[in-house]
Amino acid sequence: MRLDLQAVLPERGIDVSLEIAAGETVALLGPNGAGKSTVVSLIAGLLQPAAGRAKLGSNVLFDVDRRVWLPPHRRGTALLAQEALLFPHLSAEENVAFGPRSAGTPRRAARTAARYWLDQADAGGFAARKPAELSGGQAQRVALARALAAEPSLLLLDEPMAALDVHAAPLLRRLLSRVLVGRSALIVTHDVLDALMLADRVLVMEGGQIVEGGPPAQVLRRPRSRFTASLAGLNLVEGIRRGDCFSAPGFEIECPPEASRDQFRDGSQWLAAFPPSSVLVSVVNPSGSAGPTRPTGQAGGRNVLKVTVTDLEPRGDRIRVGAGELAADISPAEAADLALRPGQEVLFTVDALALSLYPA
Ligand SMILES: Nc1ncnc2c1ncn2[C@@H]1O[C@H](COP(=O)(O)OP(=O)(O)OP(=O)(O)O)[C@@H](O)[C@H]1O
Repeated sequence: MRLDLQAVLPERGIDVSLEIAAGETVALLGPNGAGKSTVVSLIAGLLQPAAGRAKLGSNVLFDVDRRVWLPPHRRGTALLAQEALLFPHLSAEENVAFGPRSAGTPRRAARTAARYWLDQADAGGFAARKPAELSGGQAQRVALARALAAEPSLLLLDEPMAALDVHAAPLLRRLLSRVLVGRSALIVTHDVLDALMLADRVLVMEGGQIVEGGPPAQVLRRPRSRFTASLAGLNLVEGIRRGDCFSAPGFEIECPPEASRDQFRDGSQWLAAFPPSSVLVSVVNPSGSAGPTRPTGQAGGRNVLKVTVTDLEPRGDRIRVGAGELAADISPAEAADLALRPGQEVLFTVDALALSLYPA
């Protein structure tokens, strides 16, 4: 069902407004402390806002002005958190049947429902086991079955994969990609893969507010915040667009041809995003000219930025050269040729063809 939420909670710095369409899965991303879990708690009824209102379908979850407040069990939401939090003395099946039983479903029907949802969550095989006899991934599948058995109008998932190991997490992600189809759901995650695999739309939260949103591919291709750019693995530079030229402090770029199709006003704020792999690194010679390690190839214009190396770290088979908020990925051989070290001044040359330029 459709969710409309507007909530203010000053003690946590939250002032948020969001909606989820019926059948839509939305991923909520953001740095630590941005307020993602607080939003989940406000929807689930675990926290009360100071102001605002929320509606799920025709059900008013809260309306501070009208003093309406629905307790968690009457909201039509179900929450899957990091930890499965199953009742330790009940079997997997009894854990899943607990919700329907509490809602007044007769014992036999609740058991049938539990079996059905355990099967849906690929957990039918361990219906009789107690939580202590389940692995983390198995317990989380039982917890998912328990959440689904409540037949929620909105499923809330707060970092459901975070506590799982590298083998269990992809299994649960694959299961969720099947289960979430056509369901209204909000998933809090730090993993860009969750946004790509599970979400119809992404919302990015920073400092208690939604700062950007849209289809996952669009948000990741054209990030608007440094947080989203780092998730997408892109450098992000903010600057000014004038004619066919984009300029940022210490940096001038000739716009790629497709950028001229965009609407712009001279002097308007634009963003440039480019992958670290598209950056050539060269040392500054004593004369001030650069000695590139590779031919600059098709790079148009000057597109050269003078930066100071802040750190070097291995990234797969490349070396990530960090320069403040920018990064370049080069081969170990190139890094050795350049004898790079932190504190050194180098030139980053950006391939204009790898550049994505868009209005801020
Ligand atoms: N139990 C609490 N009591 C008081 N303040 C809290 C509590 N939990 C979180 N906060 C504060 O509320 C703000 C939002 O925190 P929240 O946990 O919602 O962020 P988050 O985006 O979910 O972060 P993370 O990614 O680290 O889980 C932060 O400033 C945090 O310090």
